[in-house]
Amino acid sequence: MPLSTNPTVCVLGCGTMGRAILSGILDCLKVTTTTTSEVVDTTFAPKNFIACVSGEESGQKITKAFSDNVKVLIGNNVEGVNAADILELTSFEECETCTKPQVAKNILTEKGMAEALEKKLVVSILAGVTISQLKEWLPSSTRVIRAMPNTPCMIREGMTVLSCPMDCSTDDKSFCTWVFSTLGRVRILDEKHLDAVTGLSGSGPAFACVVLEALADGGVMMGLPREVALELAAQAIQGAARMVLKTGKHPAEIKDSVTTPAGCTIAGLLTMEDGKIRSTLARTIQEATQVASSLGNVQSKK
Ligand SMILES: NC(=O)C1=CN([C@@H]2O[C@H](COP(=O)(O)OP(=O)(O)OC[C@H]3O[C@@H](n4cnc5c(N)ncnc54)[C@H](OP(=O)(O)O)[C@@H]3O)[C@@H](O)[C@H]2O)C=CC1
Ligand SMILES: O=C(O)[C@@H]1CCC=N1
Repeated sequence: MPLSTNPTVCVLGCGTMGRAILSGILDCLKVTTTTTSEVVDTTFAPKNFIACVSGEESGQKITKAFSDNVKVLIGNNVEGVNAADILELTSFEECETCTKPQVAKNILTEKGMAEALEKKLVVSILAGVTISQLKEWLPSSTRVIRAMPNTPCMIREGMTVLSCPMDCSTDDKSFCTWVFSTLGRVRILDEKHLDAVTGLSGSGPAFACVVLEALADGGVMMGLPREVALELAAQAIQGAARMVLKTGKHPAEIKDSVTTPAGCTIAGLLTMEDGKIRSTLARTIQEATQVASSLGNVQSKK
């Protein structure tokens, strides 16, 4: 079934990541209508947004962030799905009796949901939950695309990897590529890579912030005011990352260009190596990937 132009999107479980995605899309649409400096193709731009949550507090957060631009539904997922063309599946909060995917499964299999989901596109950002698991919980006419975005989508600096099964249409693919390109960079990869993607770019902003905080701590230790140290550390990391992305240079080449013989950088680098920073960071991704791969296990907690 072709995707409707300017569809209605329902974010099913609109917490941190749901709000990040909505912020990015709404910001992009605002930029498009108010400036001419950014040319954005709006063919696939959603027209209406619905956010579903389970509690009042979350509902208030969304209303505060988006006022009239997003319709908030509390404890009424079926109504949200009924009104939508596309579902952004983000609901995943841990509850007392269930593991996280169990919550998603419960939502997708609740009374009235199967009818509401007929012939719609579900975009799942659930870490560790596979396309085949989702298909088991959804009506056969519902299409599924898996996406792994990250929180910088909020400021349109995100990294999203999409995994599109064979049966998804060109329109579905184009829609998802459009949405996530407005929020940053997008790549399409085979689903077998999605756990590693989750451990690297999904969780990456948290790991990067630990490195950033530690660098700033070093500056504070040497007498810089905290605010200045944070700015310096963040801009140094951003600058280095942008050099890699813009020039395509290997990070080692950029590192070497900073490292004056007998200078201070090589002294710092050797200290980093003494602390096994490379294997620590690489093992961090290994561990996060392994945990991501187990997040889809649906089982009730005893
Ligand atoms: N945070 C991140 O950086 C990333 C997260 N993800 C994935 O995104 C998903 C969400 O993560 P995150 O946003 O951090 O989680 P949050 O806990 O911030 O958000 C979960 C949301 O789901 C809602 N929810 C819970 N139960 C229900 C229900 N029965 N019906 C409707 N809504 C419900 C919650 O509402 P309420 O509070 O009212 O219960 C909350 O708004 C996870 O699957 C995670 O793997 C993927 C990439 C990055
Ligand atoms: O921590 C998590 O499980 C999720 C997935 C990637 C980022 N946050």
